[in-house]
Amino acid sequence: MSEIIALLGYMGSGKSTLGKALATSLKLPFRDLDDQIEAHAGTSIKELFASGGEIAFRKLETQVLTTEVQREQGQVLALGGGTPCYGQNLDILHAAGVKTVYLKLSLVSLLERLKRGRAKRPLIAHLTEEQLEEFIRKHLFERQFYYNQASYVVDVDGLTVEQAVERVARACLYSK
Ligand SMILES: Nc1ncnc2c1ncn2[C@@H]1O[C@H](COP(=O)(O)OP(=O)(O)OP(=O)(O)O)[C@@H](O)[C@H]1O
Ligand SMILES: O=C(O)C1=C[C@@H](O)[C@@H](O)[C@H](O)C1
Ligand SMILES: [Mg+2]
Repeated sequence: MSEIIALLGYMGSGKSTLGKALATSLKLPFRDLDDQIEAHAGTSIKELFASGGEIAFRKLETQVLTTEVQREQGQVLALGGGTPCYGQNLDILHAAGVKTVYLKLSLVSLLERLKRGRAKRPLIAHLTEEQLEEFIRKHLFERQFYYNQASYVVDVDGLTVEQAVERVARACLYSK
């Protein structure tokens, strides 16, 4: 099977933004698991959470992920923020030979980005700014256990998109 690079990390860590830029630089197609889920369901993630709750969303996420990792063509795949943290998703990725990259950002940087982008993210949409900090601190701590199991951990804090893409490309192309 050809190579798939999957970007993982907390909400707002730049998976979609850097994923697109990385794909362009490597001349690979780019796909976003969240977009694939929405296309598959024919509705938005916000609606999926509202109608079936998080459990139904996670089932669908695993189903779409399983299809994505079986693609013959190489690609850069941006995962959802929670993808590696549920069920057997990490095993599914690594068993298929996918190179996973954790885009690591500090709490302060994530908070700064997520303050401005809450509405389309159902897990944090209802939180006030104060609650948001408390929520992210705890949630990130819990999720790091999974994120740190990525094939590569790349610190992208304070980097421009171009710098971050270069660092990610170097990590997955030139190391084992
Ligand atoms: N290197 C960067 N420097 C500055 N801003 C960035 C950088 N990368 C991404 N951003 C900005 O951060 C925000 C979040 O990025 P993005 O949507 O790509 O994150 P994500 O990890 O895909 O989030 P989600 O898990 O919610 O899908 C966007 O507004 C984007 O423009
Ligand atoms: O962090 C999460 O659990 C999520 C992040 C988004 O990418 C979406 O997959 C969804 O909003 C859930
Ligand atoms: Mg995204």
